[in-house]
Amino acid sequence: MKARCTECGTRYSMDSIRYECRCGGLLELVQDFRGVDAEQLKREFAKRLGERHTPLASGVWRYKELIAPELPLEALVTKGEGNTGLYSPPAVTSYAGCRRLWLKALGENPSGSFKDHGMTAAVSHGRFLGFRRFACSSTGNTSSSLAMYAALMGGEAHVYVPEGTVSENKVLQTLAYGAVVHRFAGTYDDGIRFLREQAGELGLYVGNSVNPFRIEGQKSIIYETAQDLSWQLPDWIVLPGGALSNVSALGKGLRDLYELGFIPRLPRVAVVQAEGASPFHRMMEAGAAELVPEPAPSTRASALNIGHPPSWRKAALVLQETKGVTVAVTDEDILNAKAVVDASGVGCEPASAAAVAGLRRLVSHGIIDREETAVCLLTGHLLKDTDAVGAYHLGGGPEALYANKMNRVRL
Ligand SMILES: Cc1ncc(COP(=O)(O)O)c(C=O)c1O
Ligand SMILES: N[C@@H](CCOP(=O)(O)O)C(=O)O
Repeated sequence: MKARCTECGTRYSMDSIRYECRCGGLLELVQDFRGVDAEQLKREFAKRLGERHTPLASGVWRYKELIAPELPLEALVTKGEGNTGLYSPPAVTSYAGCRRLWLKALGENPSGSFKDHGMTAAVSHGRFLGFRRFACSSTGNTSSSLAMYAALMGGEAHVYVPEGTVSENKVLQTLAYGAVVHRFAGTYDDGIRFLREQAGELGLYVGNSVNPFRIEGQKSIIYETAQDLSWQLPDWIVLPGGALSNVSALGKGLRDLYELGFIPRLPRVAVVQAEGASPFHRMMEAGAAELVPEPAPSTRASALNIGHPPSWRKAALVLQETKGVTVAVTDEDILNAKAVVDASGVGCEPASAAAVAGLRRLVSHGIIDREETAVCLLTGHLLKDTDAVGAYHLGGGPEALYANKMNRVRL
């Protein structure tokens, strides 16, 4: 397996794990699709949809040839991730305001978030290299996912979680899977800096999205969405942005699908940030060449509480290639959109609802036309943050659509 620096182009053989180039740029894996018979692969992907209890039945490993062709099947640490629903509830479509909307419910993954798509790839690769100790910095979902896969292979997880700002549900889930949770004063960004400096010395395999194998696994989100839609993607893909791993993976996956001829054109991509943690949106809006980190990010969508997204350069390239846009939404917008998504029966955590809030704003500002179509990536499950649900429905939340609907009755 080979990797290339996304900034200076230096190539590395990936016989051992490496997260960044000597120049400091992030790496991406180089896939060689020469000799791939795309039509034959498409038939194979369709066939695997009907399989059960084999690694290739996973919504990630179904696409193994495009993700990690060299990894032996026995190395895979998988829990049948992916294979999540794609829904079109009319109430959310009319709230967002575009002609047709699909919600990709990534919260249906085994640990409850989209992270499983990338983490199965990272932990499998770590195991293949002989690692037993895994680590991450996390706002809660990466840690739950890493802890789950590390436990599944009989390894250890060491997770670094900011004190006080992460959903307690996620911390408990991570602990329950047997991880050692290191809490610290600071943000996700401080944890990433610590691991960049110390992971090698401590013999830890890092499962964060600075790891190019994480990104390769996460590409399967767009492969699966495209296959769900018979390889006809809508005009827009709208997703929340924090560390910007998901938009980077989305862009790489779209390039693959286009290069292989699976899709005839690239959809446009919209990245939605929470106003209190929106350094990438501010950079794009200003047309600046460099990202200015936000030293004290703050949003109720705690998964997005990131001030220095490691993948911002990869993300900027994806927006350039897809004629994409960014937008920032308030916490109130996010919680209102979440109430609509929850009441539609699909449900999601606050960070995911940012995608729907962002789509609504982009439609109302005429940036997305009402006649256009979109997929919103709903990245995490409703039960990932029950404090947010309680605050909204039982008082203390913003005044809005479905608030305080609970009755107390005497039977
Ligand atoms: C539920 C959820 N949604 C969205 C995001 C943002 O994704 P990314 O960090 O890949 O931009 C995260 C994590 O950052 C998350 O946990
Ligand atoms: N929301 C994420 C933060 C970003 O993590 P990374 O895995 O992309 O490095 C989390 O759940 O920790």
